[in-house]
Amino acid sequence: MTTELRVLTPAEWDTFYASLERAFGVTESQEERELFRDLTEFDRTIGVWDGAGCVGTAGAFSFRMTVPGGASLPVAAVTMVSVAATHRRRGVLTTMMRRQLDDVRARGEAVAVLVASEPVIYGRFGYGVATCEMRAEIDTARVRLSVPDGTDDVRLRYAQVTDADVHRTCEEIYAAAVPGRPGMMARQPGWDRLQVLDPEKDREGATALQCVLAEDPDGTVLGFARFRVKPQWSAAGADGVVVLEDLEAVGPRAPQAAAALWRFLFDLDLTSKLVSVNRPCDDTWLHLVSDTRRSALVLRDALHVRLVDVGAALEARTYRTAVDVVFEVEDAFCPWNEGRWRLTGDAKGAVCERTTDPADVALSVRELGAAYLGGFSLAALAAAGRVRELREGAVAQAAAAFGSDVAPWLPHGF
Ligand SMILES: CC(=O)SCCNC(=O)CCNC(=O)[C@H](O)C(C)(C)COP(=O)(O)OP(=O)(O)OC[C@H]1O[C@@H](n2cnc3c(N)ncnc32)[C@H](O)[C@@H]1OP(=O)(O)O
Repeated sequence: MTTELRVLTPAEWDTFYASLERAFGVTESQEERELFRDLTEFDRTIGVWDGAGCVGTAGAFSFRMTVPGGASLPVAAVTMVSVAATHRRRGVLTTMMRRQLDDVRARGEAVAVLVASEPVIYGRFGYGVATCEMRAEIDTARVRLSVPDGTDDVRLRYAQVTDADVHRTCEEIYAAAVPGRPGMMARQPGWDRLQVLDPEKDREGATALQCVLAEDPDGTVLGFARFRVKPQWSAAGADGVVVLEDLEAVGPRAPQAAAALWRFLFDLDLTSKLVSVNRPCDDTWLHLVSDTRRSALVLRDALHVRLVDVGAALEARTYRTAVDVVFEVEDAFCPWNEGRWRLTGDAKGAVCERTTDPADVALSVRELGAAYLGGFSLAALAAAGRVRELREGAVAQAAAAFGSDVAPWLPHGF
């Protein structure tokens, strides 16, 4: 097999994307193809070619991700990875990952992130599962909500998803939410279109996207929900499903706005179930309902994080409590990270430098990635044998410092 890996040109995009679609077994709508062509950053998209045939695809988007403490860190958001079934298991993916991580390092991005089609694929390249998404199917016919004081003062109104003012307002709410939660990505130009792309083929019998705004009596928008309704009827009557796509509320009245939106979604006429496929693990509704057992909760891996430059990545976030720990890092795929790093820091800032001092904690870069956003505890990883404590108390100190009061979460794929 003679293959050539090269940076993609615009003229090659159609062949590249057709190869990606085939590997995923999907046919995208015209709208989706156009959007992804517009969003493609050609200088960081690679194809592997066997003659005229595209047999490998991979790309990255230049995003900014919130890290614990609220800073916004440039990250490489890895995407569009595929290898043709005719060429799989011969190292094509490994070659692309090698090239991509070298490029990310050369660009000075300290972290790469991705959402995996299959979680098993990326650990070998140093990615650790750093966030979960929570799925729920809430039996709204039986589960009751109790809302906080002031919820009745929140006014709800239907708005057109496609109206430019409404769209801008929702984007402003989203942007205001981003710094408050690790893992959220500031929307880059064009990415807002993905949120309201509403191809018929993905509706599965449900309505087009609908939007409801939550407002103060003076008209200040506090939050929004975007959702669909899937009508269903059984012999006993209406049995419709509300499918939630997006819900955000910000500011001091966020609890009331969110509660008003949830109450609205729970109470929609002719429905008896609310389905949400991707919500944060600490979502507000969990604390408002009478019964989470009837909510069919499922946790799934979401954002996988790879520290490409361990020192710069650990310095880019802050720490919940004071920390002074020497990590012995193992990183076979990116050996420039290997060895000892002393991390000192607190809630104001951090320094992470090379050291020859004895190590306190030994772990692979994958575990550091898993703990990076505060979603998975170094103590839990140590209990599982994935992290080794070399100085008594060091894991507890590091685990407390790495934690996040807000569960990290990625609201949308890429
Ligand atoms: C961020 C994203 O875009 S996620 C999307 C990933 N793409 C897909 O899922 C589309 C369908 N699948 C594919 O295109 C391919 O099977 C890929 C990209 C997952 C793998 O490509 P390949 O070229 O076959 O991978 P490669 O040969 O480099 O494999 C490297 C190692 O990973 C293992 N591996 C790769 N994919 C898988 C998998 N899906 N399950 C289990 N092991 C896997 C290989 O067995 C190999 O192990 P080894 O080193 O011990 O022999």
